Amino acid sequence: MIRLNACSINLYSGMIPLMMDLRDAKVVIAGGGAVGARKARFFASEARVVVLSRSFHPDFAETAVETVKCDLSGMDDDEIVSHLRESFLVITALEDVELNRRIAALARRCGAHVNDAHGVLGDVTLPSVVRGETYSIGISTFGRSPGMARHLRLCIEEHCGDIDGMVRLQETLRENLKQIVPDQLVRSQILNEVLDDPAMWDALARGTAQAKEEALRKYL
Ligand SMILES: C[C@@]1(CC(=O)O)c2cc3[nH]c(cc4nc(cc5[nH]c(cc(n2)[C@H]1CCC(=O)O)[C@@](C)(CC(=O)O)[C@@H]5CCC(=O)O)C(CC(=O)O)=C4CCC(=O)O)c(CCC(=O)O)c3CC(=O)O
Ligand SMILES: NC(=O)C1=CN([C@@H]2O[C@H](COP(=O)(O)OP(=O)(O)OC[C@H]3O[C@@H](n4cnc5c(N)ncnc54)[C@H](O)[C@@H]3O)[C@@H](O)[C@H]2O)C=CC1
Repeated sequence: MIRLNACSINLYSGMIPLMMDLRDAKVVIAGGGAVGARKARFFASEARVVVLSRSFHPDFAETAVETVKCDLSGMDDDEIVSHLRESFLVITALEDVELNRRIAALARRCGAHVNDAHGVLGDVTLPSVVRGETYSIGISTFGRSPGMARHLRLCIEEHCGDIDGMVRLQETLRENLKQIVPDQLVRSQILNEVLDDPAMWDALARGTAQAKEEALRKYL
C-alpha cells in the first residue's frame, strides 16, 4: 500500500479517482454531526461504519451504522487506537482541528487512510456522486469548491438524459454487434454514432429491445 509521508497535504495534489470495493472494510468516523452523518450515509451501504461521538445528528436514526457514544478529548491514545484498529479509512469530522489532527496521526499509525472534513489532513477526499443502476460518476474539485462539485452533480442529473437506458442499450448492442460485425473499428463507430444520435436517446423510452432494433436498422 502506498502511504503519504506528510501529515498534511496541500489541496490533494496528485490524487486520482478510483472505484473501490469496500464491502466488509471498516470505516471509522470521529464526529456525529451533520457532516459525520453525510459521510456515514456515503459508506453505510458498503462498509462497516463505526461513528465515535459525544452526540449524534437525528439522521443517524435512519442510517445503519454502529454508534459509540464517547468523549474523544478525554481519551488517551491507546483508548482511541482501540477504536481505530483494523480500519481501512478514518474520517475526522470534528470542529476541533487539533483533535482531528491527533486522531488522523493515530489512524495513520494503525495503517488506515484518512479523510478530513476540513480538507487539510489525509490522503482521501470524497467526491460528489451521480449514481444510477448501471453507472457511478464521481466529481471532485479536491477541496477547492465542494459547492461546484454539487452543482456539477445537479447539472449531470438534469441534462444528461436517461444514462441507465443508454448504458443498457450500448451493452446489448455491443454484444449483438460482436456476433455480426467482425471489424472492431466498425463496431466502435456504430456504438459512438448511437451515443451521438438524439433520435436514439428518444428511442430509449420505447424500451431497450425496441431501441436496439431501431439502432440495428439505422446503422447496419
Ligand atoms: C474537502 C472536502 C472534505 C472531504 O474530503 O470529504 C470538503 C470540505 C468542505 N466542504 C464544505 C462546504 C460544503 N460542502 C458541500 C457539499 C459537499 N462536500 C463534499 C466534499 C468535500 N467537502 C470534500 C471536497 C470535495 C470537492 O472539493 O470536490 C461533497 C462533494 C461530498 C460529501 O461530503 O458528501 C458534498 C456534495 C454532495 C452533493 O450534494 O453532491 C457544500 C454544498 C452544499 O451543501 O450546498 C458546501 C457549502 C458550499 C461550499 O463551501 O462550497 C466546507 C465548509 C466551508 C466553509 O466553512 O465555508 C468544507 C471544509 C473546508 O473547506 O474547510
Ligand atoms: N466536508 C464537508 O462537506 C463539510 C465540512 N464541514 C466541517 O466539518 C466539521 C463538522 O461539521 P458538523 O458536522 O456540522 O459539526 P457539528 O458541530 O454539528 O458536529 C460535530 C460532532 O462532533 C461531536 N464532538 C465534538 N467534540 C467531540 C469530542 N471531543 N468527542 C466526541 N465527539 C465530539 C459533537 O457531539 C457533534 O456530534 C466542521 O468543523 C465543519 O467546518 C462543514 C461543512 C461541510
